[in-house]
Amino acid sequence: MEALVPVQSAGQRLPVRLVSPSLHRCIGSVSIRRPVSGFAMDTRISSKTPSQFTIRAQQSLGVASSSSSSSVENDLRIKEWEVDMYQNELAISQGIRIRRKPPSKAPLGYSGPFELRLHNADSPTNILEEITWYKDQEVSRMKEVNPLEALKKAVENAPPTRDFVGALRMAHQRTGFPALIAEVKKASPSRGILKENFDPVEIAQAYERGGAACLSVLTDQKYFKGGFENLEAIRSAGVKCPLLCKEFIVDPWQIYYARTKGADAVLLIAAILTDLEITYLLKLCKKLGLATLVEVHDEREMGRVLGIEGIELVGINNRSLETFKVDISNTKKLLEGEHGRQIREKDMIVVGESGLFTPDDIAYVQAAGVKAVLVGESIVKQNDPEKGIAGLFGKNISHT
Ligand SMILES: O=P(O)(O)OC[C@@H](O)[C@@H](O)c1c[nH]c2ccccc12
Repeated sequence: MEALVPVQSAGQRLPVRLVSPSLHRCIGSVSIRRPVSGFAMDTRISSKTPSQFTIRAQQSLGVASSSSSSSVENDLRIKEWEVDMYQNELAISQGIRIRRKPPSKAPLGYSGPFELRLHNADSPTNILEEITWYKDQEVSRMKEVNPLEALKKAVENAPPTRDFVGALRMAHQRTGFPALIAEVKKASPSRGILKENFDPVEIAQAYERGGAACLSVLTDQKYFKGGFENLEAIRSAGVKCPLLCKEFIVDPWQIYYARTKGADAVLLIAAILTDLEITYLLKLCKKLGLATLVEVHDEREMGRVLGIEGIELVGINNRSLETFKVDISNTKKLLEGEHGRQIREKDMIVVGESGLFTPDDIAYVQAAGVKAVLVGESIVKQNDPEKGIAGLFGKNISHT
């Protein structure tokens, strides 16, 4: 492992925190042993992990900053970079392993807290990180075509949203089963193409006839072959079910955009957002009339989410978005003990997500405490998704 560390003088011992490629943290200390040339030094790091790390140390105080500090632009770049670094730190302190952007080099003249740069750290560690990095760039491009100010105006004239949470509660009462959020999904990175002749509107209408309470529409193009045009088309085809915009949200701009495209609810993924971001985005959603499904995958994320005020809907994803492993007992595990107690106390609706195929699966997550389920693959793959729903529940749950 290689790292870059700004240092002040040779011989100094520097406490550092290393983030390894597998993103396990370890604490170590660096001692500067031998100046090489310029500002670079060879050094070794002793750490609590068994291996020794080789790092390169860079002196950035004083000398390096003098030529560039006069440039306002560079100062700004430094500030921006620092903000990114602090946000990273905050995310790591909350147990978030997904980095929101590829790590970047410290701007010229940077002097401040240590920067540790890992060799080979510029490729994403897993698929969720890859999607997140791509999203960041995609959103920057989309913002240029649809500036926030224009979206805000469009939102003012947009028709009111539909009651997503209300629809779930009603369906649960009506059927006695967990309410169904049926997912309009053409493909996924883990499963590839699920349906070749994919007509989102036809599928949405079949789901509605089959008794779905709400629909989830994948809008990510690159990894799920979805699109905002699907959301729009389903909305304008007269489908009454409230619609969840299934997107990887990393920027408030996306929430405004989703609202203008006909979403009634959005997904917030705890694995990529800090507590503060979730809190802020929840407020924004409320202001725009959108419901929020906050998705967790492990105990730690569940604990974080339970500490945030105002969450009505929590999704437990049985699929790890980092490894693709699916295990429906994850829903049960996360609803046991203290967390389960708090959820019942707050009267939150828990949505069991992913990997549900049979009436037994539905019964299993219902017994674990969910009042809703989010299902894609098992019903979207059927020639007749309406019948697929009856098959999934072992019973016709349509209104008629
Ligand atoms: O097709 P499945 O296994 O029934 O899963 C549906 C849904 O839970 C899954 O698509 C999903 C859950 N959370 C996500 C976040 C992003 C993209 C997709 C998802």
